[in-house]
Amino acid sequence: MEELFIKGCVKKTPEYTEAHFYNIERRHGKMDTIAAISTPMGEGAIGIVRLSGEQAVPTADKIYAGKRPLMEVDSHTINYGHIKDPSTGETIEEAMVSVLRAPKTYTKEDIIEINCHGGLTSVNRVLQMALKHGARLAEPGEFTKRAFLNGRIDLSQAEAVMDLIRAKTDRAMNVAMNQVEGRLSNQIQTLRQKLLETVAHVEVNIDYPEYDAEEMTLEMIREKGTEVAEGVQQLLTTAHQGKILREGLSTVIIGRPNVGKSSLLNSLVHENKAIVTDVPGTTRDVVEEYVNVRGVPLRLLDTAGIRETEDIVERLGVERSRKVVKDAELALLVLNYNEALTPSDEELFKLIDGQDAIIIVNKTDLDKKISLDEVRQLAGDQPVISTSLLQDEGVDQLEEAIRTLFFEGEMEGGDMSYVSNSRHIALLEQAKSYVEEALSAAESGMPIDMVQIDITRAWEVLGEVIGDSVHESLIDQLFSQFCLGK
Ligand SMILES: Nc1nc2c(c(=O)[nH]1)N(C=O)[C@@H](CNc1ccc(C(=O)N[C@@H](CCC(=O)O)C(=O)O)cc1)CN2
Ligand SMILES: Nc1nc2c(ncn2[C@@H]2O[C@H](COP(=O)(O)OP(=O)(O)OP(=O)(O)O)[C@@H](O)[C@H]2O)c(=O)[nH]1
Ligand SMILES: [Mg+2]
Repeated sequence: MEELFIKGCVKKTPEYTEAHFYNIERRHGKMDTIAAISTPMGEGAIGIVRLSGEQAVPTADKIYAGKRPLMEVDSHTINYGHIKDPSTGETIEEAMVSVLRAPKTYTKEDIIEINCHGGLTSVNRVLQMALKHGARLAEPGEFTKRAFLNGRIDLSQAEAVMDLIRAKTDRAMNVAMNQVEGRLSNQIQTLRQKLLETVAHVEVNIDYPEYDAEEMTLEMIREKGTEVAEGVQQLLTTAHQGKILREGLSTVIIGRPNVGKSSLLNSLVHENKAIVTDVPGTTRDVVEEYVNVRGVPLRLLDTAGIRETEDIVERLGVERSRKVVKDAELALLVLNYNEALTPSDEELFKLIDGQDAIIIVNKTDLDKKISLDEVRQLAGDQPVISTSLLQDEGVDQLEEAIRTLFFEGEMEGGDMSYVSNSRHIALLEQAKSYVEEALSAAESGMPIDMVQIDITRAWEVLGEVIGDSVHESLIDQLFSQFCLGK
């Protein structure tokens, strides 16, 4: 595999970004023309086959017949015509064809979008025709990869394009949209610029040791370093929520057998996903569902009821549940209103101690046998909600409790500049510790060039967020997770 390790030169001015993209482009040589179906695989009103690359227009012209050849039409126009098989002259589709000429396009290359009748056979036939006449089938995410390699967007923006497609709530979508538009990129650039200024200052100090700027340099490192550390920290504080918005809050439903755990999952999903019976121990395996509760995306796990048991199969389920509870970010503990608390219930309270949890007292339609005082005492700060899932009561209050827990103290529709991606979070953590090391090294009177190493590392690590210095294999891996045709 071709080695592509784009390294930044710290002495360069902010124009370095352009230089790097240019570098990547050169290494890749001229890019060929790619084609893919860019709409979902299935029946629809319209299906789009997209081409990108130098030969996009001539390739399309080979299979297109309209009033004028596409070579002659204005850029950013859509043109009615027919797609034909040039070897037989047979018409295979009626289409509208968009011609979008570089550089003002998604990929910064010439783009052709063939809008076909949205049937699987139709779009496939058009794609095959394009492949037969000069285009290569695109890899997943290759259009967006080109947008990145050609310098229209940086890596964090490209990653956000993917988040945009996958967003399961409005809020997650807003976060992704902000990132596509470069909000995170700008913040990262600002932080890097500060580090660059510091490095430049240190350089001067090293190059002219007789010019005693030692004290000034230290002062600058303290000032800029602190600013950067704070900036990175600010981004990281949004990371927890951002990550949840992007990946979902892992939520586990626990409780003794037969209390109504699977019923709860079904209520929140508004569908019968999990099997509900009056036989204790119905749920044997962990059931996973994705649900949007008032803007909070939950990855909901239903578990086997937890109790001491002789049944080997059931015990395996119980063991797994215990582990799942440890890994979860939110626990929903279900109790039975119609039964007194048991030692197993108390065990469960211990299991969720110190964790985000909501206690649900279910089956309020039956006679009260539980002591709510006892429940509240065991629950401590954790909210307690009463429900009758059978009669669909209390679900609203539960949903509200989940929403409050998640969005507490946060302004609705406020600053959407969340960091949501694990890769970005890890890099920001690294950058933070490098800056902190630089700061403490500067304080403890380490030689200035040692301090400079840490600052340079922080600068590089931040650069990886936006793809300014990343290994090609990482780029390949990131884009391969995209949809075909994106
Ligand atoms: N038909 C169609 N619809 C689509 C897309 C597409 O590729 N084709 N998109 C694909 O995801 C999204 C739109 N995203 C796009 C982002 C940038 C540019 C673009 O041409 N940017 C140029 C010029 C901008 C301008 O004219 O101001 C640029 O940034 O230089 C196009 C689409 C959603 N809808
Ligand atoms: N009366 C009454 N019955 C309920 C209520 N919620 C659930 N049930 C019933 O309780 C029984 C057990 O419900 P499930 O949801 O299967 O309970 P579970 O906790 O998942 O049980 P296991 O998977 O066996 O651990 C079923 O017969 C439900 O119909 C309720 O609010 N009131
Ligand atoms: Mg169950």
